[in-house]
Amino acid sequence: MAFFNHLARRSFAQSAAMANAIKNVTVIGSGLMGSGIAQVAAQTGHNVTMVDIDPVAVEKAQKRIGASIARVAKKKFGEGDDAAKFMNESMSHLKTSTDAVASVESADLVVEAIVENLKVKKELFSKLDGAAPAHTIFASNTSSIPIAKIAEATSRLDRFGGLHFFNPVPVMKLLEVVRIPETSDGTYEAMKGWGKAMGKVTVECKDTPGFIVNRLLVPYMFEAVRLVERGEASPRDVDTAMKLGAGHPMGPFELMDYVGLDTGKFIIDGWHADYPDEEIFKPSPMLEKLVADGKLGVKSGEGFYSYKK
Ligand SMILES: CCCCCCCC(=O)CC(=O)SCCNC(=O)CCNC(=O)[C@H](O)C(C)(C)COP(=O)(O)OP(=O)(O)OC[C@H]1O[C@@H](n2cnc3c(N)ncnc32)[C@H](O)[C@@H]1OP(=O)(O)O
Ligand SMILES: NC(=O)C1=CN([C@@H]2O[C@H](COP(=O)(O)OP(=O)(O)OC[C@H]3O[C@@H](n4cnc5c(N)ncnc54)[C@H](O)[C@@H]3O)[C@@H](O)[C@H]2O)C=CC1
Repeated sequence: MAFFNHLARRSFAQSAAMANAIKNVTVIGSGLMGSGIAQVAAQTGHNVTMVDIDPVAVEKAQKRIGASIARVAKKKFGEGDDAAKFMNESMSHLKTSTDAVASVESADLVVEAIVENLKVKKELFSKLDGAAPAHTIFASNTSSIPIAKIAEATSRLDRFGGLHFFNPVPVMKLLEVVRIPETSDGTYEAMKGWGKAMGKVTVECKDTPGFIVNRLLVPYMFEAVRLVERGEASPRDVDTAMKLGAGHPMGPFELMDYVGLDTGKFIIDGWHADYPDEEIFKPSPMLEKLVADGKLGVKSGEGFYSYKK
């Protein structure tokens, strides 16, 4: 038994040491998730550069982070000096940029949280592979795309993995840590250790569609839409039913609006293309129409529900 305790201690020490080596974090994508990941990394003392292709998105992200850090500070310290110190300290760790290549020059870890599109993700990682130091770990926050398919755009498969956070990142405790066959043990330990340094509870999962949560959640959400498409209930009643009947904090329609209907569409389109005979991966005409009409949920002011003030 002592031998196994020794191994466990060694592995924990190894992951802690590897995670300690992760100080400089570059987050590419400053949308719903990238801004949340950058915020938590800054709050936990990492030097963070948050990058976006769109300068307006960077500005919006800074506002979102400011508001969110204020909620976290209030929750941790109430009002007063300690809250202000926490906010200032966190923000002092955060830089922004629109130059992805320059932003990875001294990165220990790059976390990608850009649009859920394999081609765009591969183009980005291929570009960064030549610019980042040899030791830099690359990770994707993808909801649904196989990590192996993204990683093949680079020459650092042993330093590549998945770090799947949950929305809103400052609140949701879970982090799914995914390895591909080539991910080295050191990289995997470093990613898990960093997740813990970020205050998250990590779970391990194979590189399968949707990892754990989304493999269960996305089919559930699309079944909810199909139930409404069949005229069996309204979105509001489905949400009420799942909150009061299953104890969910949000019903499926509220949650789809919260996470973004465009992301939902990207996910189901990808899975339908890969698994055309899988009934539960079939796209939804109702969701297609909403996205085509630019109704993406909270982030566009309207989705299944309207959020216009
Ligand atoms: C079609 C398929 C699409 C699939 C897309 C893929 C998605 C993925 O890949 C993976 C995912 O993320 S799946 C989504 C996972 N997230 C959830 O399920 C969220 C469910 N909702 C909740 O937990 C609460 O409604 C929630 C926490 C959001 C809000 O809580 P409440 O309803 O109680 O409202 P509040 O009172 O405002 O908040 C409760 C406490 O949390 C703090 N808080 C909330 N939002 C925050 C934020 N953004 N930043 C910082 N703090 C925040 C808030 O401070 C409050 O704390 P107290 O002040 O102590 O009450
Ligand atoms: N929305 C959610 O609840 C969750 C989403 N995810 C995943 O996280 C990723 C991002 O999702 P969201 O934050 O919701 O999307 P979003 O649409 O809010 O943000 C995406 C950001 O990426 C930027 N971007 C696009 N192409 C870029 C490029 N080539 N270089 C730099 N920036 C670029 C866009 O300007 C935008 O600001 C996706 O892969 C998604 O599947 C993971 C967990 C939860």
